[in-house]
Amino acid sequence: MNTTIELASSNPSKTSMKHPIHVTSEIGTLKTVLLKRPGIEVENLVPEYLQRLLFDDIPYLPIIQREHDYFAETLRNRGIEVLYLEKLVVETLSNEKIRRQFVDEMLRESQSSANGATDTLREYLLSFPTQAMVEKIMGGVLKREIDTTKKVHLYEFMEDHYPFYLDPMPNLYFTRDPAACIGNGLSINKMREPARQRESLFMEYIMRYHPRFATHDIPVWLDRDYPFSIEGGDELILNGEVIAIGVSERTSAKAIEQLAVNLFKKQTGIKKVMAVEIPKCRAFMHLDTVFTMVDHNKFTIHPAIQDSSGHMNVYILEKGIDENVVSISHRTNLQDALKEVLGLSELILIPCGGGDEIASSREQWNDGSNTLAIAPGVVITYDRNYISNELLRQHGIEVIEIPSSELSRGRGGPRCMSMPIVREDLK
Ligand SMILES: NC(=O)NCCC[C@H](N)C(=O)O
Repeated sequence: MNTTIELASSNPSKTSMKHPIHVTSEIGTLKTVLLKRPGIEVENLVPEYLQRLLFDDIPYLPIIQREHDYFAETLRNRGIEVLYLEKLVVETLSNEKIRRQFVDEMLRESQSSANGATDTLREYLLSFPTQAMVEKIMGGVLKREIDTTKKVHLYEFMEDHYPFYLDPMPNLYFTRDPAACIGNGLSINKMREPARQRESLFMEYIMRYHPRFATHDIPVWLDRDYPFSIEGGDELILNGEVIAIGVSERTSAKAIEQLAVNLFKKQTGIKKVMAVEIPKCRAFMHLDTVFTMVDHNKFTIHPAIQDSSGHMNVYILEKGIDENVVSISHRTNLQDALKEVLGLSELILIPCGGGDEIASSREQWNDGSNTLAIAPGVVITYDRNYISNELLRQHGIEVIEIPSSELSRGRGGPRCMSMPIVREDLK
């Protein structure tokens, strides 16, 4: 069974420094966030492999980059520090030993697509300066890139129609999913789909070796070697004592329970984990595609996750009789369960698309429920979801819209595209 591991070494002289990770809610004023600017990995999407790479269409690179830059600028204009995954990875791999170790691990995990060509690929990748190498690893390596004069093994001469030695990682701009900050630590996630599993290795290396993080004690509440999957889009930090986790297409009940055990054991302040079961389908892949927190007592919801009488399965996990077990109680009404765990008498669920069957379905598909709160009652959303946005405003929420024609093609919205690293505590 997986136990919590400490990646960074303890350094008493640094403990007085501000902790680099601090997230105790979904809505506390956002101070630092991690993004990934879509890059060449998106250009390596081709129709034959869209489904396998978890896309429905091919974004147009210059426009998706422009839209993403607008998103980043919107965050910066609100005083939020924007970190880029690709930059942190390059900085992390500035040490040659770490760089080699990383390439070995990445290739080990890429075995299926590397087709036995590991040695050739290692040599090829290490021949680049670190920044170009990171772009290659993220962007994918085409078979035709490998110099034919270097083909010495039979497998290198074999023509199969699969174009890649190393698959591209076009989902990297959804930084939400490979890891999730909870308190001063994080879960580094075992991701469900092969197309995304390597993504969380970047986060592990950043936490272990990047000076911004490695000089602090950063507990890992659940690590990526845990055998059952969990993804950040399902992990919602409701407050310092309660988190909600979707039991979804991507996140398993086993991982939720183990994370709960670890959080309760480590005295993190988390007292309740609310497991919210949602339909297991592509459109609702994570809880945050159908449910996000926008204010102290306001949430967006896609009505289709409840049955016709408004019911669904919600389980509340609390510390059990011994530290390795949890006690579980069942609820069937999300609104009531939220009021109970948050200690609120009033709570509003704002339906995506206003609850109209067509509009809610269309706007949910384009991430109308997937809001990123940057402060209580202030959210970033996609401009295209005009019905949902208007409804949020009617409920007193400040809605900051960003362009979304190309960004939305990857099936994720502003929450999916951002990983909060530091938020202010709620008052
Ligand atoms: N939290 C999220 O819902 N992230 C969106 C991930 C979209 C990506 N194409 C995927 O299927 O994993």
